[in-house]
Amino acid sequence: IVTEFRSGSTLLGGLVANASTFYFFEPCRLLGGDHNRKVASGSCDALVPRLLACDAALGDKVWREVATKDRGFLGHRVGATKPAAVVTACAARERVAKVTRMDAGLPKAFLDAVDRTLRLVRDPRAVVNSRVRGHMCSNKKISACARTVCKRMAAKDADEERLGLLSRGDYRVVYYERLVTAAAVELDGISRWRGRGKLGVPERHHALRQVNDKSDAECKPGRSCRRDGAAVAARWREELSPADVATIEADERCARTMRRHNYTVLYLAS
Ligand SMILES: Nc1ncnc2c1ncn2[C@@H]1O[C@H](COP(=O)(O)OS(=O)(=O)O)[C@@H](OP(=O)(O)O)[C@H]1O
Repeated sequence: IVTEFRSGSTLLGGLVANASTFYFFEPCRLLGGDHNRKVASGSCDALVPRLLACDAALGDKVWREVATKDRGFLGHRVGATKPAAVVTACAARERVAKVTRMDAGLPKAFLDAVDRTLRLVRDPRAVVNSRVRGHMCSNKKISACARTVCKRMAAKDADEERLGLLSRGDYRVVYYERLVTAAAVELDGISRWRGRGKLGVPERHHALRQVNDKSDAECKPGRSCRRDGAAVAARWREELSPADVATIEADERCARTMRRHNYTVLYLAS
C-alpha cells in the first residue's frame, strides 16, 4: 500500500492485512527521519521490496527492530523476537507493507519487485485538513502544507501516467472516500484482484465495523470514540475555511491531481 501521510492508510492496512499476514506498518521508519531510529540505509523504495521478500541479508539489526516493533506496529502478530525467527515467520506468511514515504514517486523497479501495489488516494483538501488537525501543519501555512502534499501526490500521478500503471494488473488505485462509504464493495474488488475470490462474510463484517459509527481505528485504549467514515471523509468541508480551500485549490499541483482523480474543485481560479 503506497500513499501519503493522513490518507487513511492505517485503516486500509488493517483491512487488507489479517491474522495470517505479516504486516509491515511504515517500515521506512527503519530508515530514520522524524523521531525514529535509523537502522537501515538506502531509500524507502529499495528497502520495502527487500522486507517483503524477507531478505535476511538486511541484517540482524533490521530484523531485530522489526521484532521490537512487533509489539506496536511492524511485523504485527509475528510473536517471534530473534532476528532469524522473525525472518522465518515473515517467509511463512503473506506480506503486506503500508508505506507513506515514497515521496519521489513510484519507480518501476519498485513496482516490478513487489507482487502487487495498491495506491491509496485521498482528496488533498482532506489530507491537508487532517495534517492541520494533527498539528503537522499550521493553519497559517496552508499553502506550504498543500504544496508538500500535492507535490508527493503529483509525483505518483506522473509515474502512474508515464509507466501506464493503470493498465497493469498488479496495480490498483483505491479511493479513501469510496473505501469509507462503500467498504464492502471496495474490499470485494481488492480481494478478487488479490486472487482470493469474493470477500468472506467475517471480512465483510470486520470491514463494516471499521467504518461505521461505533469504531475508531485511531481511538486510544480506554477512550470512547465514535466514527462515521462518511462524516470523516466530508469533514474538511466544515473544518477548512473557504479561503483555505481556495488556497489549496490554487496550488497548481493540487489542481492537477484533483482533476486527475475527479475531485470537484469548489473555487475556480479566475
Ligand atoms: N475507521 C476509520 N474510518 C474512517 N477514517 C479513518 C478510520 N481510521 C482512520 N481514519 C482516518 O484516516 C486518517 C489518517 O490516515 P493515516 O492512517 O494514513 O495516517 S498516518 O499517515 O498513518 O498518520 C485520519 O483522517 P482525519 O480524521 O481526516 O484526520 C483518520 O481519521
